[in-house]
Order: sequence, then structure tokens, then C-alpha cells
Amino acid sequence: MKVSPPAKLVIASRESRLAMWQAEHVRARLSALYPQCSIEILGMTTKGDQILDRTLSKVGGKGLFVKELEVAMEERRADLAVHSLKDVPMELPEGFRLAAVLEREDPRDAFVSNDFASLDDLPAGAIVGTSSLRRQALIAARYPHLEIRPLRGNLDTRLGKLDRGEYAAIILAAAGLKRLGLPQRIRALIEPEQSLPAPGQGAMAIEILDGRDDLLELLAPLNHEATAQAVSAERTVSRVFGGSCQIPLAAFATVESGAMRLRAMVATPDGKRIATADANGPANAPDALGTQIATTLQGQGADDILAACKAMDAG
Ligand SMILES: NCc1[nH]cc(CCC(=O)O)c1CC(=O)O
Repeated sequence: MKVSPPAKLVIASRESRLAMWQAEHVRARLSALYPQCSIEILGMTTKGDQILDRTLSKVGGKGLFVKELEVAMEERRADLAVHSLKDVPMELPEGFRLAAVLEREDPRDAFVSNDFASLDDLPAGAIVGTSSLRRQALIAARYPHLEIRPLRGNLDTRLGKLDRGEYAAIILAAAGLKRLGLPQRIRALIEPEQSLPAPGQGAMAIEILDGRDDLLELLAPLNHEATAQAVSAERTVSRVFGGSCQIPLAAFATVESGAMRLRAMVATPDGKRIATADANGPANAPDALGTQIATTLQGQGADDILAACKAMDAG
């Protein structure tokens, strides 16, 4: 069936350079599919972008990056919103849904430094910047001699702090650096075996108002089935453990010829206690595999680990 697009579509996006790149990417793909449709990008600042001084988890979490965009869709100032899936809450607010998940970029974490080639090369006491509890726990577990300090802000801000010498090295998502045309900043890619990615890392998602079935059809060609299956399993794991970014949690799925491999991890922020799980299943039943992995993690004491995280957070 031939889809007929409206005369005009508006994409809501955060204003960071990465968010704008992603919105522009979606705009270009939609323009190629629907050349007669005029597509605009509505850039906006979210609360999450404004809060740079506190741990995000303490002030409201991932929802802070998407709320303003959702309001724009509710008020019909925008038709769709483009997000880094990693920043999208596990449960969307009522009235919204994901319409498409785009093919994943490199899901790995990247080691970025001006003076050192890899984590292995850092001397004792070297300062590593990351505000991700997942990255913090994984580094603390393998490199207890390094000092981890918070690092917030958009990618350019973070790179600026590294370049001013505030850190010996920082850890960033490879996907963001590649999209911004900064792959040369990556000194080493950290394999999933060493640093298991966060749920959804490297994937973009398009969110719409529930009920905009006109858009669903229009956006369907942008959906990448294997990526959608993988991130669905990853997000199920996160959902089982409360879906917050207050706990160090990783979940990473790969799909090949209809088969999925899902790996997941929960840890205490100091990396002293870690539960891991690794399982295979059919790619077309991602939620079942996600639930199964979560159960395995629970069998390894994940709930204890989470209780310990909460106790540390309160203390
Ligand atoms: N937490 C912020 C965030 N959300 C998405 C990305 C990068 C792109 C992606 O993972 O899709 C980043 C930066 C980072 O983690 O370094």
C-alpha cells in the first residue's frame, strides 16, 4: 500500500549537537522517502540539559530529557520526537509510544584520552571521568587503582573538560563520537566483554503520540527489525530492575539470523559485587529472553546488590 505523507512534518529534538545530528538524520531519511513532504526540526532545551551540577538520577532521571518533546507533540507543535534510546525511560508516559527503532550504530563504550592509549595504560590514581554508574562499576571492578570522578554535560562539554586537563581520560559512547564526526577522539574501543553497554546504547528511537496511526505507517520503513528486537530484550531487563539509572546495570543483545544472544549485568557502584548472565533465544521473543536473564541475575543475588545500591545512595 502506498503511504501518503502530510504536506508538513515537524520533528522535535533536543538542541545538543548529537540530538540535532540525529534529528537531521531522520529528516534526511524521511525526505528521501517522501520528497513532497516538507520536514522541519523544532529544537528545544530540556530540563535534563539544564541540570549539570547534580547526579541526574537524584533529580528525576531519564524522563527529564524527553518531557518537553512530549509536550510539544501533545500540543501538536511537533509530530514526532527523535531520541537516543538510551535516554528514553523504560515506561513511556501514557499516550505515547515508540514508532520505530533505527539501525544501531557502534554500541561500544570508547576510551578517550589525550595522553593514554587505553585503560590498561593509566597509572595509579589517574582520574577517569564518567557519570554512568554502569561504567563506574565496571572500571572500579577491573581497575581499583583508578579514581573515578563525575562528568556531565553534552559531548562537546565533556571533551572540553578532558582537554582542559580535568581528567586523564573519559569514557563515552562510541556512537555519539562517530555521529558527530569525531571518531579520531576514540583511543580504544572497549569490547562488551570488558564494558557491557547500557540498554539501547547506540540506537535511536522515534516517539509519537499513541493513536497517530498515520505516522506509524509512514515511519515503518525506518524501523530496523534486528535492532528493535535487541533493544526490546535489553529494556525488558532494565524494566525488571526498576528501569532507573540509579543502579549500575548493563544489557546488550546481538541478533544474527533470527537468533539472539543477550548479556546483562548488575553491580554495586564500587564494582565489588557483580552479577552477570548470558543466554541465547529466538530473536522474535525478546521479552521472554529479557525476563529469563533477569531471573538468572536474581538467582545470582541481583536483588541483594540492588538493596546494597539503595543503602549506599541513602548514606
Ligand atoms: N547518556 C547520554 C547519552 N545518550 C546517548 C549517548 C550517546 C549515543 C548513544 O548511545 O546512542 C550519550 C552520551 C554517552 O553516553 O557518552
